[in-house]
Amino acid sequence: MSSSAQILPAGAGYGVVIGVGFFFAFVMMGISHLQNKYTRFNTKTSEEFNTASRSIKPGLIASGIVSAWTWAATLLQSATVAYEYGVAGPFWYAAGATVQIFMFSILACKVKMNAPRAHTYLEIIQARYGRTAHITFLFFALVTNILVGSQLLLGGSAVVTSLTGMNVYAAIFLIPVGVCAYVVLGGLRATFLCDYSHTLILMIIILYFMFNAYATNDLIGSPGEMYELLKKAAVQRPVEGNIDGSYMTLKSNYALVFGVIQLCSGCGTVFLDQAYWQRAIASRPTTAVKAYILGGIAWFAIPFGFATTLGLCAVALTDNPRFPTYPNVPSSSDISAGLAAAYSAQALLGKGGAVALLIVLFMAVTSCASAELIAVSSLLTFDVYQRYIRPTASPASLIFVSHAMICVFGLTMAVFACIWNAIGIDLGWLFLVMGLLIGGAVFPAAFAITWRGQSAAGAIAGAIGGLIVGIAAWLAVAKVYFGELTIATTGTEYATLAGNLAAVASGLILTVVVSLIKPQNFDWSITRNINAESAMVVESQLQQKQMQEGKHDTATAVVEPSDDEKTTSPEKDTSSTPSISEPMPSSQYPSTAIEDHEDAERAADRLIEESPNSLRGAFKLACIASFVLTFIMDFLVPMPMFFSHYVFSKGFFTAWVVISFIWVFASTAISVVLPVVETAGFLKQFARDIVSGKKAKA
Ligand SMILES: NC(N)=O
Repeated sequence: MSSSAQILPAGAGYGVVIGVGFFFAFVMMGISHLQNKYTRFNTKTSEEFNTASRSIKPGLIASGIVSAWTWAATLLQSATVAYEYGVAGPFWYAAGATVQIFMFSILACKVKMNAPRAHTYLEIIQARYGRTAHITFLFFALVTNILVGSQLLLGGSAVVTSLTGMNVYAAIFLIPVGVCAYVVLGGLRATFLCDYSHTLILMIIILYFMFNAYATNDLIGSPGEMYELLKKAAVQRPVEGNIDGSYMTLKSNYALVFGVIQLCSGCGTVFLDQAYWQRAIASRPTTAVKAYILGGIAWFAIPFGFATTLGLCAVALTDNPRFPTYPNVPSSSDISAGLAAAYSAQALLGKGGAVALLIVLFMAVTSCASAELIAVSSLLTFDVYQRYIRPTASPASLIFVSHAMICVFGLTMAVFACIWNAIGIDLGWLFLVMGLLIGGAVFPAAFAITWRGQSAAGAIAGAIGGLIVGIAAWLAVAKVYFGELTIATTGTEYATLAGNLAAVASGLILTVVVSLIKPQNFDWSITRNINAESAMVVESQLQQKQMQEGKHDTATAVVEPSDDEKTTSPEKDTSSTPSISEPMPSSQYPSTAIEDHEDAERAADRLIEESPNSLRGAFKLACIASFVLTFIMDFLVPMPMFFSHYVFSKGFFTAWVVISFIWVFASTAISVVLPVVETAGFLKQFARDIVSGKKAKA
């Protein structure tokens, strides 16, 4: 690893990694204590720990989606492709990975319609296809989480090490420690709250870099000056595959190839990552779709705004004496390791820039790591421990295992990051290769909740066949084009493009063809029945509590399943029966207006769970919004500019930069302001309860 960017002492690295991590752990300890004491949501129940009682509002879900989807790579790899391909890089990074979030809104809605009480998507696979498919998809789910988790630590530690000289292995192992601590202490709801605060800091720092580069910095200071510097850079270092070698065009062949890889790989890392299913599960049924559409719109601004600033600054300032590698240009291995952003932060702002980058990166790594930790913990708890090891596990042991699995996965992702580091695999390589390893399972997993005709054989054939075909295409193209199989040749654009496309397409073709030979005609009431028994008991506990409070009428009428539901329910999935004895927290005081409102919302949600057709409107909205937005982002905007070979004028470039600012502000409004607005009533009541000492009963 080059040390040309080292500008801070190693102590700064340890300070951020340990100090900030533990600061959030203590904040979380405080929040969880107050939550358990003053609200009806108790982190000591596995339902609350793993699903946040399915009560989170759309702004906070959107913020959680933004933070889960903001990896170290979202900042580092987007800056890398900006450095390599110019403006087309950040555009394709953002456009290629936003549409999966839009598409996931369809799955989120279907989960609410077809499996409203599931904890994990693997419970749906198990209920629908049985054990072989469950184990197959468990494999793909864990591979996805290991790849994403280790890639976070690999990218994050590379930059921490490069800026501070901190030992890379110490960084890899220490980054997850504080995160594990706060996730263990707080569970999913607390993770949302920490994610929120991380997203707030992330947005502030991105805006700081943007205003500095485009408004105040003496080296650039305006879009016009950036334009001139990029023009000069195109003469000195023209971009291969771009029209006229320009950095200011969407006619960039390699950026387009990267965009397609990003599309394929993003499908895998969203659809197969329990973190996104978990956010759908934690949503209220009526708002899940809105949350995913808002989350996608908000997330786009992060790589787009960040890399249009720091990635392009790295190009513009490479020949400036303040650039860390001056008078040399950065090596391709430094760029592939994700150092373009570090170089330009340092050139623009010196030590202040390095510290800001260190913090923004740490926020991105830890907020995504927290989502990965709790997602994997849920899989290992419900889909491994409870399903295969102790089906009659008590609620206390489920919580204990959830906590232990968070630590196990924290260690696992660190070990894998060390392995990649030791064998010379960097962030850029892993980023391009991830998708082809998991792409085969994308459509089979999506069809599990959307297509009643997919058979178990079709799902398994698609997933495993896609893996085999994807790897074969990847290695074959690398060998044919370059004559040898090395880390360098297997990490090239064309080889990874072939692997990613082959994996996703063959997964789709195989699952459709095999399923059509003997379609399943699945009865969704089977998946609707997952965890139904435990949910009924929890509801009856709620009713008892409400009767004690003298407001029996609020929810009673809607929590009982209809007679129809009772008589037609096929095989009951009793996997979660033990959780029926989880204590239902209750208030020892008469309920407040906020609690009455929550009860009414809960009652309305139960009513919707019992009549999935009421979500048809939301489903239509999800389909229309995701297809229209995808068409606009990935075709209508870029393709005319690609095919017309348009090179940005100064005015157009200025407008492009202004749009990136507006989008970052809009994103801040969605992921930072909206969650506060929609929970303002609750927060006021919560503060009043704390001041007046009103508690919830244990
Ligand atoms: N989450 C991504 N692809 O940055």
